[in-house]
Amino acid sequence: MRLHGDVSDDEEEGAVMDPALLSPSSPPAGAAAAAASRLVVGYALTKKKVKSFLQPKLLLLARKKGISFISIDETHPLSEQGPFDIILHKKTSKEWQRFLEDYHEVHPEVTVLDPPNAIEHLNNRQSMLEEVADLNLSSFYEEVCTPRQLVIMKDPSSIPTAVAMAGLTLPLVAKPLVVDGTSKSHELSLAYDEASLPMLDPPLVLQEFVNHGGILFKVYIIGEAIQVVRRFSLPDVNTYDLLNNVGIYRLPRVSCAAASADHADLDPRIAELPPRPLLEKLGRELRGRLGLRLFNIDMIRELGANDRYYIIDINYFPAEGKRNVSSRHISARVGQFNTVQVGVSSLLHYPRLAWLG
Ligand SMILES: O=P(O)(O)O[C@H]1[C@H](O)[C@@H](OP(=O)(O)O)[C@H](OP(=O)(O)O)[C@@H](OP(=O)(O)O)[C@H]1O
Ligand SMILES: Nc1ncnc2c1ncn2[C@@H]1O[C@H](COP(=O)(O)OP(=O)(O)O)[C@@H](O)[C@H]1O
Ligand SMILES: [Mg+2]
Repeated sequence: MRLHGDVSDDEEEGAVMDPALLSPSSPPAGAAAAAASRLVVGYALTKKKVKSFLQPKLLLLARKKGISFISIDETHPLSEQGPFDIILHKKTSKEWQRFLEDYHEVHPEVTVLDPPNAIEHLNNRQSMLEEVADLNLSSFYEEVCTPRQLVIMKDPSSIPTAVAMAGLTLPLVAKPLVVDGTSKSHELSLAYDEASLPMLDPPLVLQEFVNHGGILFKVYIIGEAIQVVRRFSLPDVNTYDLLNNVGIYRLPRVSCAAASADHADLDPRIAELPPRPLLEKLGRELRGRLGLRLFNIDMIRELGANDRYYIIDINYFPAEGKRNVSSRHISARVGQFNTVQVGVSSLLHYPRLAWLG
């Protein structure tokens, strides 16, 4: 299910790009742009991502800083394009991964944001959360963990036994094991009772549902920078719900960009952001462990346990698409608008070496 604000690859709405701001990939024009720039960023992104990320505001700022963005033509050898200082990409195909890795072997001086094998780690909901289990946050009062979960590869009839053996408590959130950018990989459901579990469709992850007051924190890690926003999430499940619901419920796509809760009138105990020092440590640790510089963490705080946080999802290089808000609204909320874009903009202010890390 897609809610208002989600845009698929082939939809044509969105910010209108000033073509003069984008450098084409054809060699003479690309080379001219490169010659005039201090930093050349080649990008390989889906149409949807180009619209949500490479917005005129970012391109203008980049141009002022002497940074040009060049679209990569994936049908031509990379070494015949550029030269690039940075390659920014979010493509999941194996061909692209190989293409990029082969190029990087010959051109190790080019910064690849981020390495394909590190990104791949996030394409599976089991491996995605593995690093969280090993985090060293012992100096903090707060605890950061992941919900208990179980992977089911096949044979749905075995699920009730597997759940009982693992000691998981219902209700369970069922999530497709692989996250590959398709809307299908975001089709989640909630299973209330054991008898319905064989109706699920493996391969999937079954995760214990954690009550969290209906608010989720999206923590954006952009190199050294961290931003956090509030999003509406699933409501809590109480004993009455548990006793009176049976079956598998398909969940809507919650917590997307259109579900911002930053200005909602919330109970302050629910709204309170995770402590900054905790987020900074978390960002540093995960950046190192995952080998990534552009990602976000979906985090919830257990209701009634104010010091226990659960990381439920990690996404590579997200960008909040906020195409449907007015420019007045955007400038009034620049802190919240497109956090990754703002983050990358702030990276553009860093000296070149900070980018290249
Ligand atoms: O899964 P959740 O936690 O909702 O986060 C999503 C995913 O990371 C999406 O990536 P994917 O679709 O690859 O799974 C991403 O889309 P893109 O990176 O393709 O833009 C969304 O960015 P926005 O669509 O910009 O909100 C981001 O909000
Ligand atoms: N274990 C959980 N407990 C409570 N709510 C959850 C849990 N897992 C996911 N959710 C809710 O479902 C939403 C989507 O789950 P998530 O794992 O982030 O998948 P997606 O890849 O589709 O973003 C979250 O934003 C949150 O609202
Ligand atoms: Mg998520």
